[in-house]
Amino acid sequence: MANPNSLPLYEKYWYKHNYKRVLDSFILILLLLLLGYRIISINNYSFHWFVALICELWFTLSWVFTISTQWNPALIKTYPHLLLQSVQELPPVDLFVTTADDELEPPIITMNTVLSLLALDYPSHKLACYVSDDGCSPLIFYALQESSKFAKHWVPFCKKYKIQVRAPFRYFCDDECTTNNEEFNHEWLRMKRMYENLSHKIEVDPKSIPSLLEGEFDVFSNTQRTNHPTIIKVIWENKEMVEDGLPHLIYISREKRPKQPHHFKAGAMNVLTRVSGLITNAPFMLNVDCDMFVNNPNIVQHAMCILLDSKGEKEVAFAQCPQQFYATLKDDPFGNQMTILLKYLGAGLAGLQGIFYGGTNCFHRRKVIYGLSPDDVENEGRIYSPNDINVTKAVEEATQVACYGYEYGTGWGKQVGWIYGSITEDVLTGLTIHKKGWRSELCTPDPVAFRGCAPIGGPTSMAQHKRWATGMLEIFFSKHCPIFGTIFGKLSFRQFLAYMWIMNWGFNPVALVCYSCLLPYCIITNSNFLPKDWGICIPIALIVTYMVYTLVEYLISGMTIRAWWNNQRMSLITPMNAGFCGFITILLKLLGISNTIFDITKKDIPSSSDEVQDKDASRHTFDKSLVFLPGTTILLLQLTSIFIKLFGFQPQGLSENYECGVAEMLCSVYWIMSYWPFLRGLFERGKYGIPFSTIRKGAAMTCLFVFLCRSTISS
Ligand SMILES: O=c1ccn([C@@H]2O[C@H](COP(=O)(O)OP(=O)(O)O[C@H]3O[C@H](CO)[C@@H](O)[C@H](O)[C@H]3O)[C@@H](O)[C@H]2O)c(=O)[nH]1
Ligand SMILES: [Mn+2]
Repeated sequence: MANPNSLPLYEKYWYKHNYKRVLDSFILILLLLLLGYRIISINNYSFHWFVALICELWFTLSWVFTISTQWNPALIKTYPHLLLQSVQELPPVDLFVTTADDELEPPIITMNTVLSLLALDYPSHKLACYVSDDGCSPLIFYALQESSKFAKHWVPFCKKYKIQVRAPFRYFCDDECTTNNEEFNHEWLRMKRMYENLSHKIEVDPKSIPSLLEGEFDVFSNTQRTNHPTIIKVIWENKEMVEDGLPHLIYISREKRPKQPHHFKAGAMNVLTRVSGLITNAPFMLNVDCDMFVNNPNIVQHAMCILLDSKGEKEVAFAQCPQQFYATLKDDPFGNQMTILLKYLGAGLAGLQGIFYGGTNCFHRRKVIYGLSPDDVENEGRIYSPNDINVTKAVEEATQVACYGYEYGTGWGKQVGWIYGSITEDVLTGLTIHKKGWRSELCTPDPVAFRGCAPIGGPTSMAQHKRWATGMLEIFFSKHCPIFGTIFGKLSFRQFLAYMWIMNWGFNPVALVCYSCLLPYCIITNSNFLPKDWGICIPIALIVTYMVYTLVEYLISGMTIRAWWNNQRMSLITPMNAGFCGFITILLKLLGISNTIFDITKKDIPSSSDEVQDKDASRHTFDKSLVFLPGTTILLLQLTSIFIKLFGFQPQGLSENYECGVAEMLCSVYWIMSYWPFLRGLFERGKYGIPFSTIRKGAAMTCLFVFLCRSTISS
């Protein structure tokens, strides 16, 4: 039993950024003034004035979501050294890794994640690692077998020398090891050679694997990625349950049949939950994406401080560690490292009902995943002993629960487990948990808990954002909408606003696209949507304050002006392309024309240095996907409108007061500057160029737009 008088295992400190509150409020006031101005300048009422009003109304609402979310930031401190004084025994934890495609997700990356988990500083008889392979790849299976052999050397080496980074590809980044400890140097070299040998073995042609091997691999014969029975294989069993051995390692590929919905990652997580439930049934589960390796070997202890704390136990459903990245590109050229987002909005969420579930790096309470609400928790005491079970026997039963038909007529995906219906299953699952009244905590130990790879280049990053925007809208337009969660559930009001902030990733792009189109519209038709009198001071003050404010945020976080600018411009590029396409995808889904799918983000094997300086890596790349069409079209529109203005092709305005002025032109120029990568892409070829097919479609839409603008004047 937990000692009720014991010290808290973790503490939460709320802090205030007063300057931030002042600036946040000031920006809100300016936005309200702008709305007020629009409403009183009744003389200007026109179609585009009205569109501007609606967009600005939306931006104001978005700002309310943002400031509410970051108003009360909090910091969590965990005290792992107190853990063993407070609990008699550490609880078992099941570790889940998901992979789905051995081409987009190179097996060596997944293996590094697995190795880092096997080497956690935690009694190994209390850990079990389950790898879900949605690609049914014999290569993954083979790689796991080889990795478990390597792990028998790697894990003791890490524990003996207290290595921090236990993913070998990161640990062996430095080419040399020169310490005074001869024995260590020798061991280091031996490990490095063994690891090189392992990666060499794994980096074979995937197609050659099944023919190379027989015996255990026959289960993979005649299987296709989307058509195969369940395959569960125990790769390593810690039979004697030794404390400093290797945790169990189990491979799972759930049954898949053509035309049967498999619910992507959410489906895989549910199978993992059930299968592990029959084998080790640990009360806690950690899940990571295949590219998220453990960077802090004590992370389980930190998370347990939160989940086993006497207060946390009754209130906290999950402990989420942030997504942080390694081998990041200098100055965040694609604006996807999310450093500032984590620092302010992540901390802000920590101060409310809790951080969102982010799909990876999260410790869940098994009972909560099974549907328990806080009111159902009894004080049952805490005695955790590892499960005494014959793993191999349990696998037979487990095969049944990994079949696609198992979930028919059950609550899985509805009330139990990971919830279906959105391709951002993480936010949806977290939301259903918060709706029951649970809290969650952000776990940010030092060193950073996990690290993964940030998607590189244009198309990959865009595809990821498009999936997120789509997934958020799927949630909003479902019965799980956070609005119902506050009215009928136990979602706190501020938490509801925070969820609206993230759902807005799906809506804001529409307002941005409309607002951006107002510029060329006004220039082409020689009208204005920005104030021409004193009122122009409001948008100017707004822009200047916002720019200075965001710049200061970057500088005080130790980031560069360049990083600020890159993020600034990506905040126009990503939503207007990826986000807008996500919105269109949802329209098509709501109309019953098409359904959404989970496009897997490509993981690149990173270069070895920590900050990649490669110039080409930070250049934007394009592909034929329609995701680049909105941006290309609006860019062509801006260019056309400036051309029309410069060559005096504008029609006569109504009167000078209503003519397009310098403000619209300046904004248009700023917009084009932000879209510099696209502008360059118009003239480049190959992967750095926008494909001709996209340009052609964009040009056709531009002509149509200009034609429509002209016809509004003549009518
Ligand atoms: O059918 C599928 C599709 C994906 N995955 C796995 O899901 C994980 C996340 O996929 P990834 O392509 O890496 O997506 P990201 O955009 O990087 O993921 C973020 O966003 C997802 C929701 O959109 C969350 O599930 C992730 O945890 C979160 O890191 C990977 O391990 C995949 O192998 C499956 O297991 N089955
Ligand atoms: Mn990922």
